[in-house]
Amino acid sequence: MNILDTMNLSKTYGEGENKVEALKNINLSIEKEKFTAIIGPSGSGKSTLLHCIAGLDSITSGEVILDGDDISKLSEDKLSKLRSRKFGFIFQSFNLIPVISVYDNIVLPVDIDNKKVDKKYINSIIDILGLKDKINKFPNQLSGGQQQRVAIARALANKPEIIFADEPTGNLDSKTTDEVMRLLKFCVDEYKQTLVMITHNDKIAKMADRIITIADGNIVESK
Ligand SMILES: Nc1ncnc2c1ncn2[C@@H]1O[C@H](COP(=O)(O)OP(=O)(O)OP(=O)(O)O)[C@@H](O)[C@H]1O
Repeated sequence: MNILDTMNLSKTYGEGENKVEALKNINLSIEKEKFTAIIGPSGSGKSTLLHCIAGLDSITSGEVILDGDDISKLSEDKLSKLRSRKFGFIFQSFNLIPVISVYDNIVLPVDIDNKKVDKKYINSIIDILGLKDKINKFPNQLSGGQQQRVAIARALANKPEIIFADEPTGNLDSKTTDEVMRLLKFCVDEYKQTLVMITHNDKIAKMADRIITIADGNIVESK
């Protein structure tokens, strides 16, 4: 079953001489509760695709269908609510807020959404991610791997339907990469979340249920 589909999705940056056709008529289906990896050369359009399907960037033409609705037509207000309720994001740069504790960083999406923190669920994530003794620390007191685990916990805090990850292990050593990937796979297998991840790492791509290859703004392989 698909959770998200694109129909003839195109994205163009700039105009005239500066025009870049970053995505060209992309037709893509993301399967629910599966791990989809997006791979392809640098500049091929991977981040643009992720940003467009996650409602972080506007599209030039086409449709992005989530649960039967075209999210590309939503107002910024509605889109932002949808993002905070249904999506979790993990980026290469962890994007943690330095002046608040690890715990407050983790529950931030729930606070922003004015929802009550499900303490039992949050504590289970914190446990699984091995962050129990770190929750009162500040992000800069943690190693890179630990900070990425905090970013994963934050991405999971709202029980998102889809986790979008843009090279989440790009800055991590191989041991921490394995650990982070084990946890993300756990989210898919145990929490039944959908994971869409950009990676340059072949080993990581091989862990996915499906691999989409992008080249020059087109899907060139899907297997
Ligand atoms: N904000 C922008 N303004 C203009 N052009 C952009 C912008 N963002 C991306 N591009 C261009 O769109 C194309 C696709 O870029 P994108 O970042 O999506 O590729 P990528 O596959 O994610 O690359 P990388 O693996 O290096 O991160 C590139 O030609 C890039 O220069």
